[in-house]
Amino acid sequence: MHDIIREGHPTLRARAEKFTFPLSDEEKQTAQKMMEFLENSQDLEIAEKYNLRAGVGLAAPQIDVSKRMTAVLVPGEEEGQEPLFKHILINPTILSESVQMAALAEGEGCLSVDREIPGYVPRHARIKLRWYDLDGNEHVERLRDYVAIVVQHEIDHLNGVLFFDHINKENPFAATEDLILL
Ligand SMILES: CNC(=O)c1cccc(C)c1Nc1nc(N2CCN(c3ccccc3Cl)CC2)nc(N2CSC[C@H]2C(=O)NC)n1
Ligand code: NI
Repeated sequence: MHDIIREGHPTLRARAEKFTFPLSDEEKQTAQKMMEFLENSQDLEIAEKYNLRAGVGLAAPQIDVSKRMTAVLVPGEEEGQEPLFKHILINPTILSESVQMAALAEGEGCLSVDREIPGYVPRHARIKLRWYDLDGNEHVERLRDYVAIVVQHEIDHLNGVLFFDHINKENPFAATEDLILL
């Protein structure tokens, strides 16, 4: 697994290239390694052993692969439950988005940003997402709340956008009364 690149590396600010199908075996392998990384990062023993920071999303540009692919693994609420969302998203596109905005009440973290940047990151509370899986099958799903926030954070990475770009410079915790805090 390639190392995760950090803030300051130009690839994090580049627009990633679309994939063409069929994907090469190497491209499929990279995708599977990204998902494996998320699984390991969420396993407290493995994460501690390999000093991994936990994440629920990882985009290919974060391992210096400037291609439009992200792995998302949002675990279920309770231990042993099925994940809320576990997909490798190839060429993801947001088809529509709610006017209603939402933000994580505790702010956002990113595996490529080694510092805490406080503040609300306003995102669309609901999105209609289209993506392709490793075999080129098209998927369309409506997402909301935490899963929608994570997917928007990861798609930002494909466009060279980092979470703190969205934080209000004057007042990081500025919130319109209709901003849903999650
Ligand atoms: C500055 N305050 C904060 O970071 C912050 C602070 C408090 C709460 C939240 C909720 C915050 N915010 C935040 N917490 C997360 N995790 C919570 C812990 N979890 C996790 C940890 C251990 C095992 C398994 C798991 Cl699952 C991993 C994921 N993840 C993201 N993001 C932003 S969208 C992409 C996603 C990401 O994967 N980042 C690396 N934000
Ligand atoms: Ni990130």
